[in-house]
Amino acid sequence: IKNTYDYVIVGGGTAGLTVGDRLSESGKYSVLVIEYGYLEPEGQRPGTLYNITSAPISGLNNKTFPVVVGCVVGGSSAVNGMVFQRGTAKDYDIWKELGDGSLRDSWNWVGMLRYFKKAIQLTPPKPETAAFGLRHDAQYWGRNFSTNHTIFATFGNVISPKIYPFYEAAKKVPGINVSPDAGSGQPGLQYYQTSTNPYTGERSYSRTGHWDGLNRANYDLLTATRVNKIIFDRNRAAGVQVYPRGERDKKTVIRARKEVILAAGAIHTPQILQLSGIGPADLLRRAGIPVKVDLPGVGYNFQDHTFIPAVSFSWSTSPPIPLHLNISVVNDGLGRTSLGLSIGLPVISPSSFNRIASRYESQDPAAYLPKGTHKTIIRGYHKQQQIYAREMRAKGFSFLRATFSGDPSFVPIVIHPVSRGTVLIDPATGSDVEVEPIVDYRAASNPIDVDVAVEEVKFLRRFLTGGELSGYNATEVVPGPGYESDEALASWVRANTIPSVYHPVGTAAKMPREWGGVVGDDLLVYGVRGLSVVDASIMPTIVAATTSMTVYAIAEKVSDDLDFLTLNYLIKVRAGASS
Ligand SMILES: Cc1cc2nc3c(=O)[nH]c(=O)nc-3n(C[C@H](O)[C@H](O)[C@H](O)COP(=O)(O)OP(=O)(O)OC[C@H]3O[C@@H](n4cnc5c(N)ncnc54)[C@H](O)[C@@H]3O)c2cc1C
Repeated sequence: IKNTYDYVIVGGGTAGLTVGDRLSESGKYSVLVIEYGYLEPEGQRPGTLYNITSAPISGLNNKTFPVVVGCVVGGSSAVNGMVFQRGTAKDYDIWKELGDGSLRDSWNWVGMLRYFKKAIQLTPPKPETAAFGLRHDAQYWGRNFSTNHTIFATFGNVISPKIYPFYEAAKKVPGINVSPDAGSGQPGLQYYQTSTNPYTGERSYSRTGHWDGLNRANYDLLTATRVNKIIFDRNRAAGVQVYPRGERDKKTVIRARKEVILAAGAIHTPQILQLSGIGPADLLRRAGIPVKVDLPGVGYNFQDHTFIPAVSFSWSTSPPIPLHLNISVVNDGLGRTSLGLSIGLPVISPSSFNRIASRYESQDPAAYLPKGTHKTIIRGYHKQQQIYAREMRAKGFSFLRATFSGDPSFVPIVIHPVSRGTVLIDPATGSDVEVEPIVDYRAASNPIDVDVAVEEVKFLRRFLTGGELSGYNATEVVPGPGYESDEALASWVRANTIPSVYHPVGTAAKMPREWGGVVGDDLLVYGVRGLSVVDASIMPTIVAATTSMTVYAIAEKVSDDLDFLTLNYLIKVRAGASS
C-alpha cells in the first residue's frame, strides 16, 4: 500500500469495487479501495453485517428495527438476497427531472440502459421455461462471455408450476401487462433473474466481478481499515485519514492526487461526510465538528422500500396446474426463477388513485418532513412531491411490487414511499466514526404511504377472491376478519409494516444544491473539489426494484464520466460547478 494514489475509493462494496476495477483497467491511474470489512477466505463467505438498530419509528408504533448493511469485501452485494431487478424507465427519467442537466443530460432511462448493459451479463432463459410464459428480449441486456470479470444476471430453469394460475389470473386484471422483459423498464408481470454465476451456480457480486483474479499492479485493496474522515488541502479533498480495524490510535493519511470517491453506502457515506465537516451546519456545530461546507441535504432524503411480511389466504380448492406444465425439468443448479408483479396506483386502486394523488399533491411539503428541515430540502421534496403526484395517476410508475410464491400468500412492498427519513451523526458522540449514525427510517411518517399500503391489501383481496381466481373460494387468513374498514386496515398496516427491504438510498442525493442536493449530475460533492459519491446514496428517489443492479449501473456510468472528465475542459467544468 502506497502513500498516494490517483483515486482513493472509500468502501469496497458494490459500487466501490466496480469503480475501482473500471478506473484501473486502462492502466492510466493508480487506484486504492479501502474497506472496513474483511476479505473472507475463498469459498467461506459468511456475510458480516454492521450492528445498527434504527431509531424508534413513530409511524410504526415506536418500534425499532435492525439496519442491515454488509461489512465485508463486496459490501451489501456479498450478503444480499440476489434478487436482481431494475426499475421502470420512469424511475430513471425522474432522475433527469431532479438533476441539474450539466452532464450530457445522461441521467435518464436511455442513459442508464447503456450502463445496465455494460454492467450486467445475461444468462438467457432455457427453452423449457417458455412453457411458463417467460418473456425475454435480448435488446435490454449485454452479453460478453469473453470474461469472467463481470456481474451475471441468470435465469434458472426451475419455476414452480404453482405460480402459473396466478400468472394467468393477473394477466386478466385490467391494466396489467406481461412485460416484454424484466429489464425492459416496463412494469407488469415479469420473471426476473438472480445474480448467479452461470458457470459455478454461486453468487455473482462485486468481489467476484471486480476484484478476484484481477491482480493489477495499479489496483490495491486495503481491508479491515476504517476511513475516519476526509482530509482537505484548502478546498480540495486531498486524501483520507484511516486506521486499522480495532486500532484507532494508529491513524495515518493516504493521499489522492485526483479524487476521493465515497462508496461507503447510503448509511456510512453521509456519516463520513458529516464527520469531515460537510453537512447541516447546525448539526456539525452541536457535534463540535468544524464546518467545511454547510450542506443541509447530507443525511436527509433517506428512503427505503417498506413491506408487510404477509397478506395470506387459504384455498378451499387449489387452482389446478395446467397439463402443459407437467414437464420434467432437470434442475440446472442456477436457482429458481421467480415471477414478480410491478404495478401503478391506477391499477392497484382504480377507485382511489385520483383521491390519493390529489391529497398528496395538496400537502404542505414540509408537513411530514422532520421538524426544522432546511428550506432547500423542502424545495427539493416539493419537486419530488409534484412528480410523484403526477405519477400516481400514471400506469408506468410502480407503487406495488410483489412476488408470486405459488401459495396464496403475498409480501406487498410499498415500492415508492413518500416518507423521508434521516441518517445523522449523534451530536452527543461528536466525531467518533465507531459510533453508528442515528438511522431514522421515519417510515409511514407521511400518511399517504399508509393509504397506499391499505389499497395494496385491498387489491390483493380483490385479486384472490374475485376475477379469475374466484372459483377457488379463498379465505383470508391475514389480516383476516375484523379489518374491513380503511381505518382498521391502516392501524393493521402500521402495526405490521417493516421499514426496510435493506435498500437504503438517497442520503447524498444527486439534485441541485438549491433543492437540498449533495452532489451534481457529475456526482461531485457541492462546495469542495476532488470529492465524489458513487453509491446508493446518490439516488434522488428510490427505484421500483431491488437496488443492487442500479448501483452497478451508476458505478459503471460514473467511471465512464470520470475518465471523460479528465479531459481538460471538463476539469474546468467540474471545478466551476463545485466551487
Ligand atoms: C441483507 C440484504 C439483502 C438485500 N437484498 C437485495 C437483493 O436481493 N437484491 C438487490 O438487488 N439488492 C439487495 N440489497 C441491496 C443492495 O445489496 C444494496 O443496495 C447495494 O449493494 C448497495 O451498494 P453500495 O455500493 O451503495 O453499498 P455497499 O455495497 O453496502 O458498500 C459499502 C461498503 O463500504 C464499507 N464502509 C462503510 N463505511 C466505511 C468506512 N468508514 N471505512 C471503510 N469502509 C467502509 C462497508 O463495509 C461496505 O463494504 C440487499 C441488501 C442487504 C444488506
